Amino acid sequence: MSKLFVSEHPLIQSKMAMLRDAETGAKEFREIIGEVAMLLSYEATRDLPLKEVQVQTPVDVAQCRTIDTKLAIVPILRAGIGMTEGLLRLMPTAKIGHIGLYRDPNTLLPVEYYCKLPADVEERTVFLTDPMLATGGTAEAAIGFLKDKGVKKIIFLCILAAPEGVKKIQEAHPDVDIYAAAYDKCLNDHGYIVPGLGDAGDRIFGTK
Ligand SMILES: O=P(O)(O)OC[C@H]1O[C@H](OP(=O)(O)OP(=O)(O)O)[C@H](O)[C@@H]1O
Ligand SMILES: O=c1cc[nH]c(=O)[nH]1
Ligand SMILES: [Mg+2]
Repeated sequence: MSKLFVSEHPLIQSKMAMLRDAETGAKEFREIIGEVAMLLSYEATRDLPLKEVQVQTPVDVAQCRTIDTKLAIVPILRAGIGMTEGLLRLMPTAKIGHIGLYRDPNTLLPVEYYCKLPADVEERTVFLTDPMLATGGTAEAAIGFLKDKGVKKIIFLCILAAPEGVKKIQEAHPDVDIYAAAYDKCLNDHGYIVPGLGDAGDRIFGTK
């Protein structure tokens, strides 16, 4: 079964308090989403494969290790874009793909509208980002697209995870680990995470 990692880090906890606050405006919200994503990507990259390399220092030859896989960051549009910059800070050579999915507000089912991925995506370890894992329908579909393109290693990063979404991913994609900044208690009747932080996309882009 896939792993669910929920951060206990004090920096992330403090930033989550600001993100959840309904008074936090779009500029600050966007900045904090990026910071939390960067901190979470530090945890999510912990198990990346390494290879031995020799480096000539000014003094001697040092035996070092570097990451032994090509990387890609794939945000789920729109809200996942808010996390991209944070991941890029730590993985500046990663290629970036985009998957466009929105959740129909009535059926709560994902609707696809865009997909553009690096040509060699199947050779890459893919960090799939979306701030909200609610029912899990969106993430489940996005992971399915990536697997259809031949991607073998996918790591899902979100800011908030709900039990329903985690269960769906663990059942549908047991090979995909989930990294979350917080794990909330449930969904409300509109499929919003409770206590949550509201509509992540609208808060990042200031559309409401
Ligand atoms: O787990 P689920 O129940 O599928 O819900 C989560 C999805 O809903 C939100 O996107 P939204 O549809 O609001 O699109 P947006 O990113 O364009 O705001 C969120 O960013 C996820 O993509
Ligand atoms: O709480 C939620 C659930 C889905 N999408 C959001 O943006 N927020
Ligand atoms: Mg939204």
